[in-house]
Amino acid sequence: MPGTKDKKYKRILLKLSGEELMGEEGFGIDPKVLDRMALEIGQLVGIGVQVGLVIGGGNLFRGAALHEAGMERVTGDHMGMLATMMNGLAMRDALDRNNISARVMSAIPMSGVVEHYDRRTAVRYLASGDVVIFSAGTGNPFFTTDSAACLRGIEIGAEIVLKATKVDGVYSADPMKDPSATMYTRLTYDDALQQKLGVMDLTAICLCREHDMPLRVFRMSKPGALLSIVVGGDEGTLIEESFDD
Ligand SMILES: Nc1ncnc2c1ncn2[C@@H]1O[C@H](COP(=O)(O)OP(=O)(O)O)[C@@H](O)[C@H]1O
Ligand SMILES: O=c1ccn([C@@H]2O[C@H](COP(=O)(O)OP(=O)(O)O)[C@@H](O)[C@H]2O)c(=O)[nH]1
Repeated sequence: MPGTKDKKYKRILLKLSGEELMGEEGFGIDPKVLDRMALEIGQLVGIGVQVGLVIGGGNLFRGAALHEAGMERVTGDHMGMLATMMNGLAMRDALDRNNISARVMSAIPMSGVVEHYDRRTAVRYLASGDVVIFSAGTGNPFFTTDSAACLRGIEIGAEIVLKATKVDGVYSADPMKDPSATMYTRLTYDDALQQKLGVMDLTAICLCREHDMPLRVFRMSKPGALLSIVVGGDEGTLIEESFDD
């Protein structure tokens, strides 16, 4: 395993796709995926990286899908945010089982179950080596967990936001729909915004552009990809302001 000196980042914000937590199940959480991610996160903690986590809720509920099925949108979004809290609790449990100390904080207070989000407390936990899971998204309807990840990443002073997703990186078009799409290794925020590359919502990319927060998109199911990135590897697609080299 790489030594502490080898790591490129001291503090990261990792966004995990809710849908990927389903693994081979059609709905819910596959414990095998949780365990694998817990072990990969443990490797980062082991080399001294501070890890903030945001987990999506798409394996359980999405406000937009509930709305399409007839539910009032804000109620659907509230259910989506509660779904991210459930995923957060499941991930904390998997981290605990693997002896990795973790906390769940929530943008929506749920006393007795999780702590209410407080930035200064979160930063203290991170500095002491705990993984901090930021649940319930931004706490507001009409946002996504991608935006929540970028927001929390900026707030906690992470050096990069890593989006672990279903595809290898950002492509010229949705690779699930267009097999001729080609993958970019690097993009500027403006490229991603102007070409409306749908891998992330535009609000999330705008927020990163505004605050000069680099973003890397990579495949969540690729074993070792996370550690490789943290020690300077070139997995997936890097989105940043400009290319200096
Ligand atoms: N230009 C693009 N490059 C890469 N993926 C894209 C692009 N446009 C759309 N996508 C889709 O974006 C999705 C991103 O996954 P993810 O954020 O995990 O999904 P969600 O947040 O909807 O669960 C992928 O499933 C991919 O098919
Ligand atoms: O700040 C937020 C974050 C999430 N959500 C809701 O929670 C759902 C689950 O999040 P997301 O779709 O981002 O999860 P992922 O696609 O990453 O699994 C969303 O569809 C929204 O309904 C929300 O209302 N506000």
